[in-house]
Amino acid sequence: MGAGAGSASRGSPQRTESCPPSNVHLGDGSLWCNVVNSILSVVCVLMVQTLQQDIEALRASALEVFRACREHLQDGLSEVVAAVQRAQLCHQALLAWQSKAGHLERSLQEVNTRYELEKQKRKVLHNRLVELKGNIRVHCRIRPLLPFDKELDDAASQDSSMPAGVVHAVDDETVLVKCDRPAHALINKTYNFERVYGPAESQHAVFGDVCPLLTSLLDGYNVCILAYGQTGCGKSYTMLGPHSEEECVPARGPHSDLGILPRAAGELFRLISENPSRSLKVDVSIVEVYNNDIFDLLAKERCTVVSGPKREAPTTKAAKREVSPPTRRPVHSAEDFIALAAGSLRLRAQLATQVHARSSRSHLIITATLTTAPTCSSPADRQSHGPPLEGRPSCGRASPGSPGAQGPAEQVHAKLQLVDLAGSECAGVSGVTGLALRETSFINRSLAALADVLGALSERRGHIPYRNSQLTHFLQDVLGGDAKLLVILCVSPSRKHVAETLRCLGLGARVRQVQRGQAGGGSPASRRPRNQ
Ligand SMILES: Nc1ncnc2c1ncn2[C@@H]1O[C@H](COP(=O)(O)OP(=O)(O)OP(=O)(O)O)[C@@H](O)[C@H]1O
Repeated sequence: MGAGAGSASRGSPQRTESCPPSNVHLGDGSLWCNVVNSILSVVCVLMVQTLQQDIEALRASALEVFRACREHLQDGLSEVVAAVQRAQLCHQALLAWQSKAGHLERSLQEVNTRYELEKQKRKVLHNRLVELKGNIRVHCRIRPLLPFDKELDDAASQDSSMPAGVVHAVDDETVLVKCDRPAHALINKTYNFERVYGPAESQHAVFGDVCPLLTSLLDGYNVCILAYGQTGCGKSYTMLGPHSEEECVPARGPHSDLGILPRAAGELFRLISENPSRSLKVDVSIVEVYNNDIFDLLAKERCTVVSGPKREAPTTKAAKREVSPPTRRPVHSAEDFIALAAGSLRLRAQLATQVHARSSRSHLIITATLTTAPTCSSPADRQSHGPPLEGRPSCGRASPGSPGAQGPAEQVHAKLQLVDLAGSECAGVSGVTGLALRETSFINRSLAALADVLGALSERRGHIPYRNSQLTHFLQDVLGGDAKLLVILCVSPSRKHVAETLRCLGLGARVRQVQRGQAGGGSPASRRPRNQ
């Protein structure tokens, strides 16, 4: 047994391990082994069968999954194909739109270019026209007869056959003063101006002739519009509009009686918005010249007249650079501009006189300074504007005093000055005494200085007496050079004021005559007759 068992165990160790214990016989042992082997075989067969079934089931489910995936894939693919087709259609539509848009853009550019060229041509023509007519223009406005004129006009009230109104607009260029005063010689004089507005003519008509000057302003010319005349003759009405009963501030908002200031503010911002690429900025300063001193109305805090920071006008060109300029506030819309002006007008010096219950005792100067980025104007611009001359800002001139002028960034493009002068008055007629009489004397003297400057300018004299008054000194930039000046002579039609009216018209005629002599003047045939 030992050797056989040993060899058997060496030849087949598994069988040795699976053999029964030593008390079992060999014949029984092989039987046992066979039984076990059979059982194992059966188990193995069963397991293999189960495994095969599992494999079959797995294969079936794998096939199922594969089929499902293939279906999903096919669905997805067909969706992708549909989406790609849609995208292609969109792309084609986009291309079509793009080409249409490109076409439209090109047409728009062509229209814009043509428009710009036309505008340039119009500007050149306009500037030539203005230059031909001279840089100083004189218009005359006759205000209507008002109830207080009748109260004042003793002669007319005593003799109802004498007309109270003695100043008439014969046509749109001629004023007639016809007056038969008791104990005086008959007055029958005519004066010609570039434009004469009769008593019935609206603020709109007046602004219609002012409007082209704003185009010049945008072209880089300094512009000054100045209302000149006797007290109570409609200067503030023309420049600012009618003021409310309670306040000296002119009426605001949509109003047919709006004066030049609110209309010019609206037109200025409209013109700026037409060409936003120029990025023009507007700063406003407001001063009054009272008793030959300049007061900064934007720096004042209270509604007092003679207090507040006093600004000395410079006396030499060198000194001019050192003197701090008046406060300049940036404005971003016409409404801002008008609100700023209305706020400072409350501070303006006024007094009730026998001629006018709200007589302005100071000259009001509202300045809008247009500044621009530092780039020089294009050659085309320079050609259309002509070379920089005195009075016209040249490229590279920095704007002093501007809130944003710290860097070299800003340059003055042009200045617009709207001037509502205090009225000349005869102390005997206005009945003023004391302090008011002193004011009257300052007003009359500064107006005489202004008349001298205008006379010298229109005669193109070598010396212009700017320094004879703070008023003319302050306005030096806009009086002279190639600055455009419009003087609106405001006159009362009343008999009582005829002497002052004649003086005022005489000054205008003097300026106008010299201008006409030098610029050729207008032809009488072009005048429109006025129905009176
Ligand atoms: N064209 C006009 N139509 C109707 N009213 C007018 C006209 N012009 C002036 N007025 C009225 O005449 C009065 C005097 O006008 P305004 O205040 O403008 O005079 P002024 O010349 O500014 O006087 P001052 O120099 O004394 O300030 C005001 O009541 C004003 O409303």
